[in-house]
Amino acid sequence: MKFKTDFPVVLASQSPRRQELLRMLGVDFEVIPSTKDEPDPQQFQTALGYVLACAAQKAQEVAARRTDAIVIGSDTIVVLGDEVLLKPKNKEQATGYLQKLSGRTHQVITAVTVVQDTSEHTFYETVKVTFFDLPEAWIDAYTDTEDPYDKAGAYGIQTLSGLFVKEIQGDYNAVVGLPIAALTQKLVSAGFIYLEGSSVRC
Ligand SMILES: Cc1cn([C@H]2C[C@H](O)[C@@H](COP(=O)(O)OP(=O)(O)OP(=O)(O)O)O2)c(=O)[nH]c1=O
Repeated sequence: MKFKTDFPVVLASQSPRRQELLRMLGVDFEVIPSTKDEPDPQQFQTALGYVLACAAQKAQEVAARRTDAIVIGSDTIVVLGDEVLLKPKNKEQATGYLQKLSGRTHQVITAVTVVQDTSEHTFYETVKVTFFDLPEAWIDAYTDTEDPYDKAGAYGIQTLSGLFVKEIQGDYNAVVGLPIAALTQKLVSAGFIYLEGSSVRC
């Protein structure tokens, strides 16, 4: 099972996880990460407003350079109560994040924007993730690895910190960074991709 497209496809992301998930479609794509700094979350009234703006900014910035292509941008944040947890800057911040997440339920929101010429589609997925109580020694050992520092909330559900996760409600791939099933639905509905070898476009 493989999809086809009549357009060049560009993934506006440096994330190896997003690249791997997009490869599931079997469509060739280029990777052109956005170079613009992400906005300051404090400028936004809601976490959702922030993550939607980040995804749109990444896709729009790259689409301005590639008007011929379907450009996909995405952004993932961890939300605990009123607080937005982005990628931790250092061990102290990563430790603080994981101490807060320990034994509690948080939300992961991933927003995706698809731009093609003048058309733009944005959607998001929210996932509830519950952590086990984390012993301090686990947090200390994990934050000594490189793993938390390129991930929102200082953990990766797909890596060794998946051991922290007691329960998840929602799309696992949205936590990893790209809700590929929902994205496929949107790309098919927009007529951007279709199943290879099928007599009907679907
Ligand atoms: C919560 C969680 C996040 N993440 C990752 C997904 C994203 O790559 C990252 C959040 O940072 P983002 O700013 O969304 O993305 P990025 O900087 O990695 O890549 P780009 O902006 O170029 O697209 O956290 C995981 O890999 N696993 C997880 O369990």
